[in-house]
Amino acid sequence: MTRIAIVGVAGRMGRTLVNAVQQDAGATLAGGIVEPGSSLAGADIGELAGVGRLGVTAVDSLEAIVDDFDVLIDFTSPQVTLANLAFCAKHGKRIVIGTTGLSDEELAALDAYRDRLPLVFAPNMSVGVNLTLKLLETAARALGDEGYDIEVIEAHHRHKVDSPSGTALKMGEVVAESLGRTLKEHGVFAREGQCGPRTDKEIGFATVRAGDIVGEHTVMFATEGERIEITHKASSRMTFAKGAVRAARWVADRPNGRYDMQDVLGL
Ligand SMILES: NC(=O)C1=CN([C@@H]2O[C@H](COP(=O)(O)OP(=O)(O)OC[C@H]3O[C@@H](n4cnc5c(N)ncnc54)[C@H](OP(=O)(O)O)[C@@H]3O)[C@@H](O)[C@H]2O)C=CC1
Ligand SMILES: O=C(O)C1=N[C@H](C(=O)O)C[C@H](O)C1
Repeated sequence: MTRIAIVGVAGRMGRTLVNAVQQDAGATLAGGIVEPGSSLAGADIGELAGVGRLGVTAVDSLEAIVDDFDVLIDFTSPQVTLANLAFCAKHGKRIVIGTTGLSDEELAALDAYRDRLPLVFAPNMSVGVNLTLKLLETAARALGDEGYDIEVIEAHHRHKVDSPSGTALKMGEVVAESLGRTLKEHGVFAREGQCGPRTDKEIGFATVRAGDIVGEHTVMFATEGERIEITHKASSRMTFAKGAVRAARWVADRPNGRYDMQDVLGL
């Protein structure tokens, strides 16, 4: 039985994760962490998640439950995630990270932990998106050098703070790598005013933020006369949460290393 603690337990993903852990026979809910000083400390995390009383109380520091859990699941923000990573490395824990929007420096800091603990880090934990990444590799190899323009379009709810989404960036990276390009050189993240026609090799990104959209991603390969679109639409956060719980159970008996959902799913 994998003992899981959830940091950011009162957030959109945190609440969904409580539900997902409850539904998984191989996992048990060992704790939930809210922001330091939060008025929600002391609340029952089942009640926070809307699934009824579970007898597990939210705490506002990891120290308070250090002996209670094996794997931490973290869907919060970059700075909070890096602090939790340091805590897990120090205390011999494992961690599953879904947080997106890390800067290059933050990504390098995260990567430096690869030899210090077992960690899973992925911008999207759904099976569907991870399969889509494989489809994109194939499509890019077949089409990318044949005069097809590549654009990534994503849409999310009005509360999302990072843009483009971590998933959109990952999709762009997969396509770019398949074609021997880099997003540093070929990614185009804004077009406004007299910006001129697109260049052949650029990979464009467009972002929509509106209402309660859970998460939608399309990669378009367009040329004269036809257009291919590979789309994934999430209609419930449960798809991410179930993937994260699967990752937590998987990483529970792995050696130190940085893994992603492709590793977890064996894709
Ligand atoms: N990889 C994937 O599959 C997915 C990744 N994500 C990513 O997960 C992240 C979170 O998304 P979402 O759940 O929508 O965001 P929310 O803002 O709803 O949740 C984040 C939670 O973290 C809490 N928090 C902030 N600081 C701390 C702290 N120091 N200790 C404990 N908790 C803290 C926040 O509390 P407060 O509100 O009080 O500040 C909030 O409840 C984003 O980066 C998002 O892009 C989202 C979905 C899927
Ligand atoms: O913030 C979200 O909600 C999501 N974020 C992830 C991302 O940035 O890719 C994954 C998912 O699309 C939902």
